[in-house]
Amino acid sequence: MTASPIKERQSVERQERIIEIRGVSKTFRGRHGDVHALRDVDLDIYANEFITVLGPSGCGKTTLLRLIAGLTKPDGGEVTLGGKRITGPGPDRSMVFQDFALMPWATVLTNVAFGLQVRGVAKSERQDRAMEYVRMVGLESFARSYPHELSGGMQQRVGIARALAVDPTVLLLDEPFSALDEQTRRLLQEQLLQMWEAQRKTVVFVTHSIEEAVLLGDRVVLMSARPGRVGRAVPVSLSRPRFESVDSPEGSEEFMAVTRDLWQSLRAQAAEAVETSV
Ligand SMILES: Nc1ncnc2c1ncn2[C@@H]1O[C@H](COP(=O)(O)OP(=O)(O)OP(=O)(O)O)[C@@H](O)[C@H]1O
Repeated sequence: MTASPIKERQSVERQERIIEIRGVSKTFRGRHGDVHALRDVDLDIYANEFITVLGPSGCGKTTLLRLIAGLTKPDGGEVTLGGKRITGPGPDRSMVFQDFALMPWATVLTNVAFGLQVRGVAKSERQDRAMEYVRMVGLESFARSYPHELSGGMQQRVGIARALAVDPTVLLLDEPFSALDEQTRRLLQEQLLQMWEAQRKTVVFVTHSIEEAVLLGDRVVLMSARPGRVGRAVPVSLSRPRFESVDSPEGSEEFMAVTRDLWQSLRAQAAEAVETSV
């Protein structure tokens, strides 16, 4: 049997490392002492892959994402993108936040156009481009609405459109759907995967949910409890596109085997955390 074109393409693309995280450590100095958020983290992320990052609360997932975004600097080690050390934010990366982080005083269109404005794109061009992405996330008729007039799911679609409008190489998402109800979350998971299939950005997606990590990712990166380290990177070989049939991927043996495997690793860590805290 021959491999599907998508799988073949993935195996070729996976050869090209785009982000290299080498020996990264990060400690926050607080009033109540130091918090060792990350220690000696090593991770390679490949061009065009969709990785999900999973781990117990406080293990440094957001910190890892912020290091890639250039919003935080490591104390030790380095993070490179395309071979160049990341020293700050750049147009090649954009981020989607759990709490949407929209400008409340600006319309949907202005919010989506924001990154283009920062990059100096002329008004008419940025409005056209922003509208393209507003349309892509199905919010054309809300282009002139304000964030408070939208549901949480719609606001997060604005957050995703804003991040994609600048055409980043890498899309970073920090628990983007965790504030949403189950059905909205599922629809946005499907939409995000459809957009990813079409655009093939490199995606780093942080989540608390084992199911979400497996449903979306090519690999699930499992982080261990504080100080956070990358424990395992578990490949998910569920075929893509994942939501093309009404049969949900959750029913497949692969899905169940990977979620069981991940839960066993997480459960051991959670038990360890409880033991060390008593
Ligand atoms: N700016 C900061 N100042 C002080 N401590 C911080 C700061 N940012 C993060 N921390 C601490 O570093 C640790 C890792 O935080 P981080 O938010 O990266 O974890 P996380 O895995 O994303 O957590 P969660 O799953 O709960 O969102 C936590 O103990 C957190 O309190």
